[in-house]
Amino acid sequence: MKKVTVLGAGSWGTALAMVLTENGHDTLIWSHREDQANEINERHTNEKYLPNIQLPEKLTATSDIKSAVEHGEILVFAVPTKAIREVAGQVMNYLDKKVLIVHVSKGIEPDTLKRISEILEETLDPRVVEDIVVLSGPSHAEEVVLHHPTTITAACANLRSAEKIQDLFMNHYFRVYTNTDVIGVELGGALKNVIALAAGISDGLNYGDNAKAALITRGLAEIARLGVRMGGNPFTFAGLTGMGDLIVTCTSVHSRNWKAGNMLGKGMKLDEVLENMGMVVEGVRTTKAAYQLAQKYDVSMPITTALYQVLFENKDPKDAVDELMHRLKKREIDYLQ
Ligand SMILES: NC(=O)C1=CN([C@@H]2O[C@H](COP(=O)(O)OP(=O)(O)OC[C@H]3O[C@@H](n4cnc5c(N)ncnc54)[C@H](OP(=O)(O)O)[C@@H]3O)[C@@H](O)[C@H]2O)C=CC1
Ligand SMILES: O=C(CO)COP(=O)(O)O
Repeated sequence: MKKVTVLGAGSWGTALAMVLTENGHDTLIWSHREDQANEINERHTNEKYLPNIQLPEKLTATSDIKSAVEHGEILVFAVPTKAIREVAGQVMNYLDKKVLIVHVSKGIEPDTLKRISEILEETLDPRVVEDIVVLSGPSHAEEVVLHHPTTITAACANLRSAEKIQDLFMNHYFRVYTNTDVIGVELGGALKNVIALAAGISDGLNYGDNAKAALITRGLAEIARLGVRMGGNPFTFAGLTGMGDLIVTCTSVHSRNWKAGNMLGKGMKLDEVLENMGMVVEGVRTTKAAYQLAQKYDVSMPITTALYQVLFENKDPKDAVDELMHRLKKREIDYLQ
């Protein structure tokens, strides 16, 4: 039995805290909102993020960051990418023992172009960090809390640390693989959200299944092209955190990125869409970061570029698709040559 703290009580943090509690670990979840911590402690629910789900009574919550940090020998960061730096800074104020860090967020910071583990490395003192492990893969919270079979990957350059996290989370409905390719795993998890937004737009325009298959396949080509240039292992992009997560996010009714794209395709404006969602849509900020990375590494990312123009330059989605279809003739397998 381990003492684990989950930082962030949105849909994913709460679902993972449930998995950990069910696995017999002494789990504390931290919410930055006191009313939400009270709801979890008193009613054993988190209605905003996981409606109609009864949480285990043994799962406790706090809104006090100091007690949260003191509790855990393992700290799981489960806040959106834009909050990682701030929450890591708060954690650092109280961290006086060595802990194993896990993060489950899928994004890249615009402008700094840092991956989550890089932000954590920058913010947390290495003297109190045993290792940083990323947990990522095709895993919608809504299905995990129903115990539907789910597979996911724990990645760390130090395989032993990835294996510790594999042991921590693994159970009969939650199967965890290991990988040592942190760059590939983090990039796959972040960049699939960009393509899922595009797939949602395509569905919103009623372009059908051929178009969506094209976006998934050519989306993976451009994710892998950038990812390999940045040091990821090409095989990682064909695995759970690449192809696997791309499929689930482009096709699942649960995906917030797909849903947001769908509303954009139906003609809603970005501000309106984000207001409607009430949950994080990581792909919007990641599109900006991916567009900047494509320029920095001089990698062709036509779908990402088209989406960037739709989101940030007011391009009509139909015109963006039209331009994608009128690009110069290409070979299919350019990125492997
Ligand atoms: N949902 C899923 O199925 C999966 C999500 N992920 C990833 O997990 C990460 C978290 O996503 P998810 O749980 O779904 O997001 P949600 O939108 O469901 O919840 C986000 C949570 O983070 C809290 N939060 C926001 N800003 C801060 C802050 N500055 N300090 C403290 N807490 C903050 C929110 O609080 P408030 O309510 O006050 O806004 C909310 O509790 C994302 O990167 C996502 O891509 C990965 C796999 C699956
Ligand atoms: O990463 C996820 C599933 O693996 C969740 O995707 P969304 O953020 O689009 O809901």
